[in-house]
Parts: sequence; structure tokens; C-alpha cells
Amino acid sequence: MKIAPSILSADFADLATGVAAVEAAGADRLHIDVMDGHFVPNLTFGPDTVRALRPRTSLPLEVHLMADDPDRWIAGFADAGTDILLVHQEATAHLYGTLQTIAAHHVQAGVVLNPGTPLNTLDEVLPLVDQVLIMTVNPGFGGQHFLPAMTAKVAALAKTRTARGLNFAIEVDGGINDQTIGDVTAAGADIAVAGSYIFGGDPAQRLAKLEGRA
Ligand SMILES: O=C(CO)[C@@H](O)[C@H](O)COP(=O)(O)O
Ligand SMILES: [Co+2]
Repeated sequence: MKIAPSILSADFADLATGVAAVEAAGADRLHIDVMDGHFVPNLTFGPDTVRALRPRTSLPLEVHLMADDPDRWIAGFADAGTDILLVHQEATAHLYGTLQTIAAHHVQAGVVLNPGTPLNTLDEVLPLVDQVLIMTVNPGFGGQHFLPAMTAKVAALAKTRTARGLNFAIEVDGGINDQTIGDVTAAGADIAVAGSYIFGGDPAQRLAKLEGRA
């Protein structure tokens, strides 16, 4: 299991220190939650945050774009140094085209599903994506409780991946801690995002504990 610390729970006034701590602790990538105040009721980072972090770490930068009309932002995040760009199925009327545009910018493309959105809405785009992110909370805020019903969704997606001979990575996001990571690992998730759990204590100890339970 790869672990992607979410900087949503880091100290916004000292992001570089938080990033250095999780990198030293062996994180696999950095998860950057971009919120536009429309798609979700919160405001966070923009492309300039990615641009500022890029020279501060060698970790891959993964942007979780919680924004309406994501096409507006693709070029900006690509140019800023994003390695993986994840867009919500619910945020665009033209998902197939949006994913093609991300790939055309030489950025890995991923799609995200809210808890209430069925897996079959991705049937046509699965061959296009490098990654599928299953939200295990409603998006917008860190520190929420994991939704246990999402474990079956992860398992169903893993089954579909095998049946169709595809090789996208499966990621989970929301409420991941030492109590919840075991179930999603068993269900077939490859990458777990964790924010409040990692930054709510000593990041190195918390990361090691997650890896031990995964
Ligand atoms: O995308 C989101 C929230 O919308 C997440 O990436 C959170 O940042 C995860 O936080 P925790 O649930 O791990 O505290
Ligand atoms: Co996220």
C-alpha cells in the first residue's frame, strides 16, 4: 500500500516543514486538495501552491481537484509541476474529453467518485485513466469519519479492473487511519490518502503505523 499524505491537515503557514517531514518519513507521494468554494464548500490551494512546493520535494505531486469545470485548470496545474491530476466525475459534463486533455498535457490522469456516485458511471473512461480515487468521506473537509459502505465499492472496482484486464491504480481518500486502512487494503486499494491522521501526531510514527496495518 502506498501512502499519500494530504497537506490539507498540515500547517498552512509552514507547508514546507510538513512536506519535509512526510518525505523523510517515507511517504510515496503528496496529496494536494484543491477546493474552489463551489463544487465543495471550502477554499484551499491553486496552481501557485503546486509551483511553490515543486522545488521543495522530490515526491510526486498529486492534485485532487474539487472544482467545477475542471478543464479551466488543467493547463495551469500541468505547468506548475503536477504529476497526477484527479478530477471528479460529478464536476464535468465532458469527462472523457477532460481526461484526454489531461493526458495531452503529459500529466497522469485520474478520476474521482463521490460516495453517492455509482461505479458504472466510469464504465466508458476506465481505459483512459491511470488512477481511480474512491472518496471514503464526502469531499470538502479533513477529519471526517470513514464511510464503511465504501469498502464494497473498492472491492467491486478491483473486480472490474481484473475482469477487464486494466491496470489503473485504486486510491481511497477520507477517514483513513490505523483502524480503517486494513479493510481498504484487503478490498484492493493500492494507495491511501491520509491527512488528519498523519499530521495529527508525529508524521513518521503515524506513517509507520499505517504501513504496519495496511
Ligand atoms: O479530499 C479530501 C477531503 O475532501 C481529503 O484528501 C482529506 O484531506 C482527507 O483528510 P482526512 O480524512 O485523512 O483527515
Ligand atoms: Co483529497
